[in-house]
Amino acid sequence: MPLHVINHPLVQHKLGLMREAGISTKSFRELSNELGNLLTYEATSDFELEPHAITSWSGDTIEVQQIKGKKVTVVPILRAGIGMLDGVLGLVPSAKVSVVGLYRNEETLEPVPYFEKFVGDIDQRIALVIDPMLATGGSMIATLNMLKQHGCESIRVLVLVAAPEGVEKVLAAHPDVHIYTAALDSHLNEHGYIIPGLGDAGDKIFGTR
Ligand SMILES: O=P(O)(O)OC[C@H]1O[C@H](OP(=O)(O)OP(=O)(O)O)[C@H](O)[C@@H]1O
Ligand SMILES: O=c1cc[nH]c(=O)[nH]1
Ligand SMILES: [Mg+2]
Repeated sequence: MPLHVINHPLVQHKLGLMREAGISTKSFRELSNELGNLLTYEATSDFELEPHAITSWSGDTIEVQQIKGKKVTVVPILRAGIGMLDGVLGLVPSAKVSVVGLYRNEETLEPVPYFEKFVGDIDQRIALVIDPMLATGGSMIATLNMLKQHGCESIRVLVLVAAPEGVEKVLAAHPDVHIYTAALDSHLNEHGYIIPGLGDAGDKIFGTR
């Protein structure tokens, strides 16, 4: 099943803190990055290893394990995805960053694209798409379509909170993509917000609420 709900106690504890009404911008931002880091740990747990010979501290030649195969590009969806970026890069510091700018029209809930800048060799890389919220799934599907149009074939999605409606739509459109989330919440309200959710994650990360 390409949906992975990460029930690790640290993940659940941190997400619980984020749900508190009146959380400060500073705390929300810190926790977004910490969860981005922990979700990256989970989403990379099947990366392949290969042996490398090195000279150890004692002068012996020893075999160590190093990650094999494709390199990573992290793909934050503006704006809110930026709030997870430092945490994700903390575990994959050599990754290149590809940026997608989308906002959700508040009336129609349709994604409106306004920016894209992909790394040149994106067809050779594993993409880790990051956004705190997967609500109707429109923004994520639009991003996955853009990535595939640029030849990217190996894609994983990291979100803090997902709605069942959005997960179903994303997996119907892109069944090859694995979604890693800290929570699969109850439902969307009449304005397309996730319940219980986090509220407007972009506003909370940037302090614009
Ligand atoms: O699944 P969907 O229904 O498409 O909604 C989710 C999108 O909405 C939010 O972004 P928003 O449009 O608020 O932009 P922002 O990050 O600039 O605040 C969120 O960060 C996702 O990108
Ligand atoms: O609940 C939601 C839905 C979309 N965007 C958000 O920031 N929060
Ligand atoms: Mg927003």
